[in-house]
Amino acid sequence: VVGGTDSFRGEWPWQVSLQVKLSTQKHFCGGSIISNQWILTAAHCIDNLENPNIWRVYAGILKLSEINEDTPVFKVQEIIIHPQYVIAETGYDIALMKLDKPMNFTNLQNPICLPSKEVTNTMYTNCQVIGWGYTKEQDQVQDILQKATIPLISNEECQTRYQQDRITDKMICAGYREGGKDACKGDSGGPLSCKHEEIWYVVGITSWGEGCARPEQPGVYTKVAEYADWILEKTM
Ligand SMILES: Cc1c(O)cccc1C(=O)Nc1cccc2ccc(C(=N)N)cc12
Repeated sequence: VVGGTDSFRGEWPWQVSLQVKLSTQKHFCGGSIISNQWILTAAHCIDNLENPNIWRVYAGILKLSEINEDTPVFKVQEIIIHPQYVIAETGYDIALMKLDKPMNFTNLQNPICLPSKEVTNTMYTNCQVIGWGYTKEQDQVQDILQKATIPLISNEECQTRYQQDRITDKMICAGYREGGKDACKGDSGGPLSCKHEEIWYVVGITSWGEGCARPEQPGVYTKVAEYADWILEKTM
């Protein structure tokens, strides 16, 4: 997250670190707990990493440095990638990971609500992007989970900022015209969390953007409400 601040422990209990264990193990992407056995993330996180056995899921974490051999970890039983996904810029950048065993919910790890299809985005006035990703374009993964408040923008305005791409109705954009605050590499798959009438909803999944936090280059997110039926079909 560019232009963010440190989160405090338990502030985002639905945020997980998705890590890949090859010769070494490292954080690749964020994700959101949506039930006791399912994680919502971005399909582009899984490009060329489709084998469920290499993934490790950490919940209830504030600092990546607190992870060690004794830290509780979940393995992944199944990965479901949206069948129409090709690359993030063309959409359908959504995937589900089924944990090898159901997790117990605690104050530090519990689910975020899925938005309903009916609620339109104009109602969300408090949206935050969260993640351990880069804090500038040439950077590295951060230790302490970062957060930043980012306003939603209309798809019409977003389309004017991305003339080379098609901003579809299944995407949602957020950013400041002057830039400065945005998601970035390593935040992918994590939630754009919006609070509405005291309840948090995963309104977006961090997907793509031209650079990070550049003026007039907003962040583009998968619009989760457009996939509510798909998510329920795959996870029920
Ligand atoms: C290509 C690239 C890098 O190599 C390093 C950092 C950023 C980029 C880049 O252009 N965009 C990006 C690459 C990968 C994931 C990204 C996620 C969010 C955003 C966002 N702005 N909301 C930009 C991303």
